[in-house]
Amino acid sequence: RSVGIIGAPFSGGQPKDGVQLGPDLIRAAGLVNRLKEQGCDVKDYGNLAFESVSSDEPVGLAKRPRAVGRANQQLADAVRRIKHDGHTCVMLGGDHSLAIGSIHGHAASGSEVSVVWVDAHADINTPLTTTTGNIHGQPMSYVIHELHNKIPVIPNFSWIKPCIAAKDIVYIGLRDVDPGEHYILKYLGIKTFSMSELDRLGIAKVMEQTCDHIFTKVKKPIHLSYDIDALDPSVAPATGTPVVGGLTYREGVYITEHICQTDLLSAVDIVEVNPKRGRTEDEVQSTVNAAVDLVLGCFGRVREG
Ligand SMILES: CN[C@](CCCC[B-](O)(O)O)(CCN1CCCCC1)C(=O)O
Ligand SMILES: [Mn+2]
Ligand SMILES: [Mn+2]
Ligand SMILES: [Mn+2]
Repeated sequence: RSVGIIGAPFSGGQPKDGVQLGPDLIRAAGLVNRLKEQGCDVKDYGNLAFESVSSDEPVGLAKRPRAVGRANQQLADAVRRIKHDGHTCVMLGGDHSLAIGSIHGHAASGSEVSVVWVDAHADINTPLTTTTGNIHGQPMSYVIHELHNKIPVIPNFSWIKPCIAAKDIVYIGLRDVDPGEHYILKYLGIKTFSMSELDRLGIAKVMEQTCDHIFTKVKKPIHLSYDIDALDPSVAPATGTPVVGGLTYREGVYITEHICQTDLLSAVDIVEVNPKRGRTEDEVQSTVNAAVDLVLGCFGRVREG
């Protein structure tokens, strides 16, 4: 497997400082060497440099739109290049607004892609349904074809062309969904596995049904967008929006092992690791180590050795 890593030290999609430190913390935990040890070719493209945006007044309830739009345009270009170079792309965040650029750049590189979104949250608010204005709770609304006419004009967002069909999305781990988001998920008939379904079916059945759903017709490349807050806060506490009742470490890793064996993984995001949200060094390390292990699971690490 050939892996291209891009760091996106960006926090503008949400208000809590520290998430921009994620990329270098995950690298410092040894991600590159661990991937090489398990037989991957790895090219590290380094970190994007995001110039600061002076005045960035909200547009409606979308906060820091100019910074978010610009950062994602840079990321989209980088991901497109990494895909063009023939790698599976690993985007290290940074907050989840970065999925806009990551998915856009991935889809620009060729065929339509399917999206597996692993998260406590749906991140599908539009600028009109969001109650916080934080764009890390909205990324999916900008890239889904069926929501295009629901998105107002936002500065530095005009480059974004919707590129994902609702039928090609599966959510896993949902447990904190806003009313507006719930309506959108139902209205678009998007496939979701909340933590209730996870408890009812078990992770193996959830992954079977996830693959059945995205492979219904043609087998599209998979974009796995993994928010570390999908994991239970006992495993990954150092994150901006923790929610109790999350995935165990084992369930979290199982998801990546299952996606890996489809041989269709084409891009993966690991986002929302925020060291400043850990109360102890152990909490930070537990979160960072989980992020590393999730990436290793995507690229062939299996627990039987
Ligand atoms: C559920 N939606 C939230 C959280 C988004 C989390 C983004 B992610 O990247 O971590 O997944 C929260 C909205 N609630 C905040 C508290 C009061 C009720 C609404 C939002 O801000 O839109
Ligand atoms: Mn989340
Ligand atoms: Mn998220
Ligand atoms: Mn978050």
